[in-house]
Amino acid sequence: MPVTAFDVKEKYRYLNGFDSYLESEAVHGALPIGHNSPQKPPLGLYAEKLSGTAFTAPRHENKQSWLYRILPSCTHAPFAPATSPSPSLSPSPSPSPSPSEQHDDDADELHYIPNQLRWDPFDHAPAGTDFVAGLHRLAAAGDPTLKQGLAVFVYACSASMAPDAAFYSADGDLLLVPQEGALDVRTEFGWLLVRPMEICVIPRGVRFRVEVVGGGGSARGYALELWQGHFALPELGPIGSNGLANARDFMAPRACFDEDVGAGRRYRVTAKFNQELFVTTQVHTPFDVVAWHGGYYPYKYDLGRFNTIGSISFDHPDPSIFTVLSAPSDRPGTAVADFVIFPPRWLVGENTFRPPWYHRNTMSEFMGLIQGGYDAKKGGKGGFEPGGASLHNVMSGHGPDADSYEGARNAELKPAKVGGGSCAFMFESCLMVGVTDWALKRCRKVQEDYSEHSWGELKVHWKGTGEAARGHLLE
Ligand SMILES: O=C(O)Cc1cc(O)ccc1O
Ligand SMILES: [Fe+2]
Repeated sequence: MPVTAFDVKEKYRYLNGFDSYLESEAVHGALPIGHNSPQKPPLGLYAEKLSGTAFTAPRHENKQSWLYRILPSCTHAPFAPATSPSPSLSPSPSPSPSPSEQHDDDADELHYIPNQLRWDPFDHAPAGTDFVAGLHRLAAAGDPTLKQGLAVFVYACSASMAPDAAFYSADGDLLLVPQEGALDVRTEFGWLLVRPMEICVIPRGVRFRVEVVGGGGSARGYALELWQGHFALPELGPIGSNGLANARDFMAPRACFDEDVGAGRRYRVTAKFNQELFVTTQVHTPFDVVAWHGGYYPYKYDLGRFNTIGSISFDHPDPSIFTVLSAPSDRPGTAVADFVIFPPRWLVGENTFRPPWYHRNTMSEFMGLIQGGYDAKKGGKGGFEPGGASLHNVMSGHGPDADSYEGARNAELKPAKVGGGSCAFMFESCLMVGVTDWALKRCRKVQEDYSEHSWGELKVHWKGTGEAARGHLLE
């Protein structure tokens, strides 16, 4: 077993800040001083740069990190498609495909349909399913080879990735939204413990391994893979200098390394590359980074720290007010992906229909529910349930279901706290998303009667233009 040169008490102490320039060393003196690439880096380490933007990207967008590690990441056998039983040039210690290599939905054709879609909670994973095997693509837009677009996944896993396994995505940054079960994410930069009501972002290229902790050894959640750019905090405009997600509440791991080199090709690294999985093996642990510095690193955020802001007079504001992270497109104010949450909050709007209004949006809206209920939709069996999802694609009309509408229309408008213990979220994108076969059929979770069930019973309140209505207009 690898030796972990790390004080366990230190494991969950994080560095704080969003889009900061950070540094961390697990061994004093491992970071070169005033140099990135000295002739002989300290302690016999190799220096390796990891780029998250072009070298020449403007300073305010530039994201790079320097890793000081025992061996650089190029020291591995050639990659082979993950379905191949023995991807390495030399014999693999586990010739049968690992659970991480049994994907089938990444290559699924995408279906573009204007219907509103909702899914019952997705199944928990069968025994022995690790994070990579348990990742299912639901929807996507764009093309990772052009670094444009995004993909939406759900995951369900019942087992930690093997101690000798690691995964990375060359396709994009992964935003993970756990819904059940905590994930202990071992990254090259250190550890991140990510529980339900927390999120994390693992940038493109960063190797990681997911351990399932708590939740009875089972975990379920949602993921967004951002093929273009990186997440930023939204502009605050007139809100001012604080509010929504505050930069200091983002947490980055501290350097922590394993030491294991030369005992045969025992480490398996799975790469997601153009939506296919490839595997290689190597003699050394990929988690051998003793120190790092830079602006390109994984991070986590506790959604409970979100400073929710809303109307204190009248009318329901646009949900942009709830944006945690935003990945901009080239058009100002237009996101490839916004990550938006609907946390518990006070509603005080006067003479206001307080739940979301009916609308058609040029953006696509994928929603999930981490816990509790959502104020515009009934919960319970056949409703919008934790672990389920909905998709309202570009210009697909939606809004509160009939019961929620009537309830809100007739509600006494005293201050009310909505969503106690609840949290829904939305991945909102300027792109029209296609839906996979797995999402439409194989997962068997689509609620066939979603639209009818939600809006079929909406009453006509129109008073008409007859005597009664004229009377009403004159009232
Ligand atoms: O469709 C939804 O439920 C999400 C949503 C919430 C809201 O408050 C306003 C607009 C919107 O799309
Ligand atoms: Fe919406």
